[in-house]
Amino acid sequence: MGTEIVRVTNVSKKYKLYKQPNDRLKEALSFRNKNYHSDFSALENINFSISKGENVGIIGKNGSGKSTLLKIITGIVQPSTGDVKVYGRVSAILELGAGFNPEYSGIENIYTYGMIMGITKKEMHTKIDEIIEFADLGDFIHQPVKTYSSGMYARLAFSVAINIDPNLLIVDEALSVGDMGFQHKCMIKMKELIDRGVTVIFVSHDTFAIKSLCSRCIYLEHGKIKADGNAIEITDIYLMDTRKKIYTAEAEEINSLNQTALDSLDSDIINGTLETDIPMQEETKDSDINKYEKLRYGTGDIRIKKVSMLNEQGSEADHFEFGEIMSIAIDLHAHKQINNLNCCIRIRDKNGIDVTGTTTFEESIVFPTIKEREKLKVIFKAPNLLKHDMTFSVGVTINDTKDTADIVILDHVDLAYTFKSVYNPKRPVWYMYYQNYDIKFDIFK
Ligand SMILES: Nc1ncnc2c1ncn2[C@@H]1O[C@H](COP(=O)(O)OP(=O)(O)OP(=O)(O)O)[C@@H](O)[C@H]1O
Repeated sequence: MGTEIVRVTNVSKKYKLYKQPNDRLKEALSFRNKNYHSDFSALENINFSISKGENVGIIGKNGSGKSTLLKIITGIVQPSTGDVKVYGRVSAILELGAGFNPEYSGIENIYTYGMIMGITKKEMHTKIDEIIEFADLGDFIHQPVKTYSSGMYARLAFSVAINIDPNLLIVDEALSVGDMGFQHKCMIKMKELIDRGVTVIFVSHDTFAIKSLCSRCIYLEHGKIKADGNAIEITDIYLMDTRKKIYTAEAEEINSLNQTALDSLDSDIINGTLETDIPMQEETKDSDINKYEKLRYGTGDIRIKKVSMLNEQGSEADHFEFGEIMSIAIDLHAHKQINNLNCCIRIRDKNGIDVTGTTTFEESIVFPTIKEREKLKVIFKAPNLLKHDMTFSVGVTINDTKDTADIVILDHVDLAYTFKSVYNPKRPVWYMYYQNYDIKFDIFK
């Protein structure tokens, strides 16, 4: 365990909720200390610590307490109970414009922010050009920030926050408002800071951004920590929960529409716990079976029995050179009739980032109706165009897809198979994915 930079101990936050705006006043003036409010628990007994150099994503659905937690860490909001310790210079990009004086110009706000952070005017002089250049606001830097759009606010806030050499950088969803070019610039800059050893706490709904920036992730649900651990695993659990919720909602809808049809379904399926009584089988490698079950979900109407990768000779393989034909073979076993089968594959890098993938639906492959108890094999065949010396995983989702708005997840497996793209001296691939370019040139004299 490295040097601790944040320690949050038994932190809870209760907000008083008043039904009427004047209830607050009535309560304050009440002689008999009558209560006009109800308590709302935004955070409950939160405990964690973050070590120097750790990069922690915070995820959770709207209202789960993410912003409240960041505000408590930065000292903007006091916890109702518990204690927070933060060591070093903290730079936070919280709600838009928080900390800016709307009447001041961009430049004036930069200096004020620096002062609040305890940075001398002299030190700020050495940083100001870089901050202005990064914000790229043109002449607006001399205008009062009240005239800024939300994107311009974000540019200024981000630029100041990252250029004052923080020990701890806290970013709350701020990137989502900037334009695409600026978002990319910020991600690169944040990676640079991370490489320099800056600790980052990053709140986002964007699981890809969390996976690419953070090694650890804390998942908040209803103001409590639901999970804390490896960023890839935790973001996958979060995605699983959000998808399960969608499915459960669908099941409830079916319930009200067709009780008789529902009676024939397994109760686990209706509850959205989504396990069937058919155990995962024999054929798969032991290590894969464990990974299979961990983040598996779906109605279970069809089960993925096996996922394997085959080389051109038809043998199972887990190493593929550039250009080598690889086949992803998926064995399925239907437990109910499937009207609109859709097989989806995705290939992820070791950071959990989806690199490529496709679906039979998008490829306009139409399956006949799959009958109960039918078995089938679906094969996706393509040359390996992935970066050499990198490992990848294959994930598979089987849906019943009538159209893009009507999708039921039948079985979903992350990490169904892992393989390595190996160096081919005839054609190394230096980028994540090779794209065949049609290159032409003209020489002008
Ligand atoms: N000042 C406040 N007074 C009363 N309730 C509040 C206050 N601030 C936040 N809350 C409530 O606390 C809960 C947590 O809010 P918070 O903004 O921390 O959630 P969040 O996870 O950041 O949500 P989002 O993803 O929408 O930003 C919400 O239900 C919110 O309505």
